[in-house]
Amino acid sequence: MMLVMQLLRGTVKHAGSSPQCSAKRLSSAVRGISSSLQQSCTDTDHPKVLITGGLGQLGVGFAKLLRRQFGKNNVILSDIRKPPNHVYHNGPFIFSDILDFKNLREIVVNNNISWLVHYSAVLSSVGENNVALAKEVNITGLHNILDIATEHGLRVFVPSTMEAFGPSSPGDPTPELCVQRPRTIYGVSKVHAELMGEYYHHRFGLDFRCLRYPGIISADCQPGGGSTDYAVQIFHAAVKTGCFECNLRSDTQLPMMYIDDCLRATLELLEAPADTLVSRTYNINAMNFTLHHLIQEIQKVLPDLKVTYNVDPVRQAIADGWPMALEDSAARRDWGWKHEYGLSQLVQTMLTHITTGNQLAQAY
Ligand SMILES: NC(=O)c1ccc[n+]([C@@H]2O[C@H](COP(=O)([O-])OP(=O)(O)OC[C@H]3O[C@@H](n4cnc5c(N)ncnc54)[C@H](O)[C@@H]3O)[C@@H](O)[C@H]2O)c1
Ligand SMILES: C[C@@H](O)[C@H](N)C(=O)O
Repeated sequence: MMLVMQLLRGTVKHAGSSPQCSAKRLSSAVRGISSSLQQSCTDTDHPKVLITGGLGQLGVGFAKLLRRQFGKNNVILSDIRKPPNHVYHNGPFIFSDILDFKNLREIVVNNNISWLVHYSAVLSSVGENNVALAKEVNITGLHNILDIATEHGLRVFVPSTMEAFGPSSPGDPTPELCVQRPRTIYGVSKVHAELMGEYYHHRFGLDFRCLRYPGIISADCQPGGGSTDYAVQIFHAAVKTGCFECNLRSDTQLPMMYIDDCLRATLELLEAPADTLVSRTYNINAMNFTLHHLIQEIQKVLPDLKVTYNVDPVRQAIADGWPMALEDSAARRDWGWKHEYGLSQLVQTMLTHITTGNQLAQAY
């Protein structure tokens, strides 16, 4: 049986890549021989993944990583925005508004989705300026995702954030389990997501997996309106203008991670056997630095960088309530999490990518 399926897969691949030939005849013959066999073959070989909110800072890079592993057509990016050409031409893209339950269900059914990576969100700064939108996207949208994932037996990944903690949480480091009383709608919606996902896991058996990401730093995509965006913007400013105005104090220390580590952690958690997961929500940590340290490290390469401060008391008060480091020993123990990028590698990598152009666009 296995051999037959391997032969069939080989035929389909060949047919798909040769222009005229009997691509249609071959595919329909394959379908005719056994559509259910073909179905189970796809399922056992590779997951079929849908990424929501896929045009944000994380989604495009994650699609690229997954497509390398599972094949281009097994990973569908979706969003409510029009994709740039390099994304549109490099794998399946589909419009999907996570607030449209029926459409989401149709996409999952029609594409035989088995993993759902839920990246749609309204981030913290945008959320504080539009609480109604943040409630709608981050809470109602999440309910749609959990219901559809449960209905169709999907494995679902929902990212949480260090911003799910607040001023009354222990901050250095912040453990997995402690008081969580965030003061932003974004943080509140993420605590809600963690609890709802875990509840669905225990109550309905949903395969819910969640990581609390630190602030994520990447060169190829602008961040989407979060409170940690400064840690990305400073690199672009350093290269392009040589000056940066910061709205947080220089001694503000937050946990941060380079995007490659973040996306690899996400895939590793998604692939981890269920019985190794003692928890369904894990902290992950890589490096923890103050702005002062970040500036010093950038100035080793670009000594002329000038930084001025125009501290925003509202943002500073929020940032003061976040963890200075996340305690992530459970992830390291249960599924072997290990970060690769520290501050100096991060700075070198970011400056190289920004100086030499868009890494992701070039790689495509
Ligand atoms: N980037 C970080 O530093 C970071 C850190 C912690 C957690 N996270 C989480 O990771 C996830 C992805 O983050 P990101 O940085 O890529 O965010 P982003 O803001 O860059 O992207 C979010 C995407 O969601 C889309 N979206 C908004 N409303 C939608 C809707 N109704 N239907 C479908 N899509 C919609 C947007 O168009 C956007 O492309 C989010 O859940 C975020 O909370 C990110
Ligand atoms: C940290 C994370 O959740 C996001 N970058 C934000 O600031 O909103």
